[in-house]
Amino acid sequence: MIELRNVSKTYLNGTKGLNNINLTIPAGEFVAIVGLSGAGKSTLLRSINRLHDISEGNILINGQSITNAKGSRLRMIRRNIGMIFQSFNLVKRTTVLRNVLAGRVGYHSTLRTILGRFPQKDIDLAFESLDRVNIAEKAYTRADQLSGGQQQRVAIARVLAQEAQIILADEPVASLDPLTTKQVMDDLKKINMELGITTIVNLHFIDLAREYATRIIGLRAGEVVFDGPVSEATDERFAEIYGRPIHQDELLGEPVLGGV
Ligand SMILES: Nc1ncnc2c1ncn2[C@@H]1O[C@H](COP(=O)(O)OP(=O)(O)OP(=O)(O)O)[C@@H](O)[C@H]1O
Repeated sequence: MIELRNVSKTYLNGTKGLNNINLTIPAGEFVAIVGLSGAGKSTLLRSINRLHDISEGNILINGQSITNAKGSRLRMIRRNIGMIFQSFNLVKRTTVLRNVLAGRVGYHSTLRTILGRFPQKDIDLAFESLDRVNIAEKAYTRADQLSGGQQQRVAIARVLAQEAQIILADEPVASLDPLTTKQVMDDLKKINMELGITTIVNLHFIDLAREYATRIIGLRAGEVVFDGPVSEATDERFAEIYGRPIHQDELLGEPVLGGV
């Protein structure tokens, strides 16, 4: 369960990234966050994982405040949260297996991870995770020799090896072609369904959000302007919220929601 209570984030230069957000996301939900560039989608995900501090409010992960946590408590809470980025964020000049084992780093002493000595059960878990996204045959290939879609699947395997209960995916398919987009979204959906991992995905495209999510949250200028099931996220509703009709070609090629 993720709870945001009166969360605001103002950047140092005075830009308001989030403005008084209140959200409760129960365990196991698959949520899509939509909104134009600058609406606050990345700020929201970065706040949940405390990649930056928020300016006001409180964020609870399974009832524990990540906002106020420090040291080992913060690390424990964070271990539950896996991040997936548009740019995959793999260590390019090393193998797929090593990249997936990076998901185990939070479970061991710094020395052990610097030396790169992981116990066999971690290696087994890494292979199991790679298997789940059908890429185990690439375990000993260097990450930079993989296609974008394959790299993103490795990033998903890394989160699985981390045994994260929550996945935050920041535009995971923004740099992928339509076929690869479908494969990566299918993988995210599969692990959400099979393992019950709470999944929050930032997406530019409302049609993808409708296809995969069970709940859609629309942001504009750092505020929640839509929050509901896919069945309510109709073209008519979005046109009403954003003050203009949504055309089919926008659904295919451009961000859908109104400007910030
Ligand atoms: N590090 C930063 N310093 C100052 N302002 C920032 C910073 N990061 C984001 N912003 C601003 O905060 C607002 C929200 O940005 P954010 O990146 O969260 O939006 P987004 O919906 O994720 O957009 P995108 O789709 O482009 O990633 C924007 O006005 C942006 O310019």
